[in-house]
Amino acid sequence: MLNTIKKRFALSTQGAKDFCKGTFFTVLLDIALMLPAVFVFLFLEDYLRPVFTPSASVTHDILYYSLLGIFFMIVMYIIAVLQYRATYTTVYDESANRRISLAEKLRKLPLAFFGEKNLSDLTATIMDDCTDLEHTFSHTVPQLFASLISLLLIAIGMAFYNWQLTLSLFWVVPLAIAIILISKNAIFKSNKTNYLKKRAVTEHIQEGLDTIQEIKSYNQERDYLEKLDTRIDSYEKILTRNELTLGILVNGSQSILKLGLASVIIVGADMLANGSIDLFTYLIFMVIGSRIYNPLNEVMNNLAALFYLDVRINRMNEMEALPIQQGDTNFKPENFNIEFREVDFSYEQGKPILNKVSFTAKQGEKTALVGPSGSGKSTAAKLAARFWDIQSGKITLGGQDISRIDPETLLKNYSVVFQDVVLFNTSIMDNIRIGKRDASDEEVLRAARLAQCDEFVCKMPKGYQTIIGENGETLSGGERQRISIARTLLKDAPIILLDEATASLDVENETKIQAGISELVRDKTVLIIAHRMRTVVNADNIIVLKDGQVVESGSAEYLKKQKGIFAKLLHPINL
Ligand SMILES: Nc1ncnc2c1ncn2[C@@H]1O[C@H](COP(=O)(O)OP(=O)(O)OP(=O)(O)O)[C@@H](O)[C@H]1O
Repeated sequence: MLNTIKKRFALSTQGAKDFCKGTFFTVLLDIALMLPAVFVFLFLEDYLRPVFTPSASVTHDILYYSLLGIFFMIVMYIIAVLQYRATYTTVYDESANRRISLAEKLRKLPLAFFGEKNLSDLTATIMDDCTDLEHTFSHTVPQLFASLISLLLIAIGMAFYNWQLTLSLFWVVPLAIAIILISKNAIFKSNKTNYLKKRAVTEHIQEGLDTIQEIKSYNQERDYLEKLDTRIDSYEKILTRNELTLGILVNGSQSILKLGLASVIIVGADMLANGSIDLFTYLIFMVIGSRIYNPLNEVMNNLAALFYLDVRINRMNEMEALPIQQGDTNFKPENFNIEFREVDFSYEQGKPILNKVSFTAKQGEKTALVGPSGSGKSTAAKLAARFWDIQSGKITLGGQDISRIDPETLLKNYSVVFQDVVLFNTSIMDNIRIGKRDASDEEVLRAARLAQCDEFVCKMPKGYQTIIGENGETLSGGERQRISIARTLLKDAPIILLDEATASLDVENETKIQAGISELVRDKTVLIIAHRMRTVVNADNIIVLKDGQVVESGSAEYLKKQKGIFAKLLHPINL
């Protein structure tokens, strides 16, 4: 039972237990909410029956009923508090855990996943879907179960009192539920379309915000807004159709429920006429009949959320089922040589990017990857850090296959600087400290000095405490790159990947930084990618890639003599 609930609603074991507990208390609360009706029934039974039946007499005085009323109120209050705790608090806990688990999942996914998915889509799953599930689980689902269970219990209780009238009151319930269930598939499909259309609108808005600079500089505003209009129109159409379908169904079911009261009136009148019930019983059933469907009507009003549940749960399950990168966390290599052996790799099936690539980047040496644009240099560097998994061949670090090493453990050994620097909206000091969380201020400042940050930071009013805006928007490309290099120097990992790390720097600063880097890279494995040949000519080993294949390799002197691609790239214009 617990497992079924777990699977059906994508809950954790604790979540499934809490859900059962919450539903139990909601049932209890639904029953407790009947206490006022029970009170009225008992009171009228005692005080009105003597009016209809002269032989009967009043058994309890007003004080008794006042105390009973207070007792019922206390019971209702206690159950309401317990229900609130069992449902809302635990649902919010489950929701927080679900978000953490999804975020954890994302952290372990290979980078390839993020290339294929839209980021706003992922954020929406973690935030919006979780919020909606939270609401559905705290309100609609327990209420639905509670309404059905409490209705059943009340029906059984009433059947003992008078089964014919009970039957005429409740025959409509299965019919109303059947109508909803029969149309469930159609509603599910249209909900899914609705959901996808909504996502399309969100994604388009997000894309517009991300690329606002390009849209403005290429006068694309009109085109962008027209596309947005089309998407919103299409979403609106589906939304209206959805609401209409749901409205018709819900109102149809609610109207059928009203037939229950009508049949009690008719059947009751007939029974009253032939003397099988008294007027009091007839009146009581009419009072109950006018109130009994309220909880069920409430659930039907929230039916949209209930039908959305499957769409959202399916998306969560899809995300949870994605294969993650795993591996051994106990990784202690003998050395830090990186070796590519016959590596094949493609981002998309049928479009090979690397083809039987083999080379070794030795510890204590600087290995440069050069070649024309698009030849696969950055891809090879990222594969060396297991940002993606390769399709065939082998990449080893210190002789161990990196596909068997836990990505997080592996990355502890790497310092990476990419051309696209990512900075956080915090101080320069904190941005550099990301390289080593527990670094002292002295260590951070030393790394910053080696990366030539002092020069521009000293001109800022708050120096290293200056907040640099979202992704360092207040800094130039070169300044951003220097912060990123300082971060890498601070991390001081045994392997350093530099992908166009100094491309945004002027020659003077690049020379100074190279001196700083040289000091730190002794005994390390350095893999460097640069278009400027002056950055790579001092490398111990140069690997020339073309169309995803290694076409030349060796020292700069050796390759110059070969007069091949490297010699051409080395043309004075590049120096
Ligand atoms: N995430 C990705 N998804 C799909 N294709 C990609 C991805 N990243 C790169 N590519 C493609 O892989 C090929 C190699 O790209 P890569 O960035 O490795 O080349 P590169 O030699 O570093 O180029 P450059 O010198 O211009 O930086 C290119 O054709 C590129 O379009």
